[in-house]
Amino acid sequence: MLTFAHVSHSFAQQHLFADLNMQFSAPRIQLYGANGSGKTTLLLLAAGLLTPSSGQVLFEQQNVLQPTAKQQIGISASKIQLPEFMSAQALLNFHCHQHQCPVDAVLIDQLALTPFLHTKIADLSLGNYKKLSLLTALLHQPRLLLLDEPFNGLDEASRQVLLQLLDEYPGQVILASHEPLALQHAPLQQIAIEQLKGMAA
Ligand SMILES: Nc1ncnc2c1ncn2[C@@H]1O[C@H](COP(=O)(O)OP(=O)(O)OP(=O)(O)O)[C@@H](O)[C@H]1O
Repeated sequence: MLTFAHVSHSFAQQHLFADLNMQFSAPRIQLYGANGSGKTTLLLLAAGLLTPSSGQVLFEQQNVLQPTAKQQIGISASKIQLPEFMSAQALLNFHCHQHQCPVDAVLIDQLALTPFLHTKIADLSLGNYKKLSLLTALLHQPRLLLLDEPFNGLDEASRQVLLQLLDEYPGQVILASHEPLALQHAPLQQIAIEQLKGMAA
């Protein structure tokens, strides 16, 4: 379970979260809210990629800033850039070597990424870049999967592959998306980011 404990976060003069206390326990959560409301920031805090101005973010009682907690978390967000000098295949090989997981050729094929595996990341199209980013978030099957606008740029066939994957994913999934979503099997809890801000103590 992901827990925000007395989390405040500010950028320069902008106070985004103030003393946020929240337990994210549902297996599938969709965050929604206006542009600039703080969805990406919340996901980056949850992944331990941003340090809160104060308070703690915990996953399974461990501070997400700890490397052992980070190993259990995967994230895809456009703000997290992939190394552009590598090929898609080289990045996937590196990622799976690091996490000791198989490079899932079936999933890569379902996403129609196979013909682009030897393309340099800098030269990938927007949609194929998004697919690669998603693969680096989930191939190692982290217990917590954080996805920022995962459907942006995906064609309809890939969108269906991702929807099914999210439906069946064995861990917890928290995603930020502007579009209405429905999963077939897993109920999706929808949380307005403004509501979270209202829950600040
Ligand atoms: N590194 C940063 N430095 C300064 N301000 C930032 C930084 N990152 C985000 N912000 C600001 O924090 C606010 C929330 O940004 P965030 O990207 O979390 O919003 P969002 O809800 O994901 O927006 P969108 O729907 O447009 O993706 C915005 O006003 C943004 O300009």
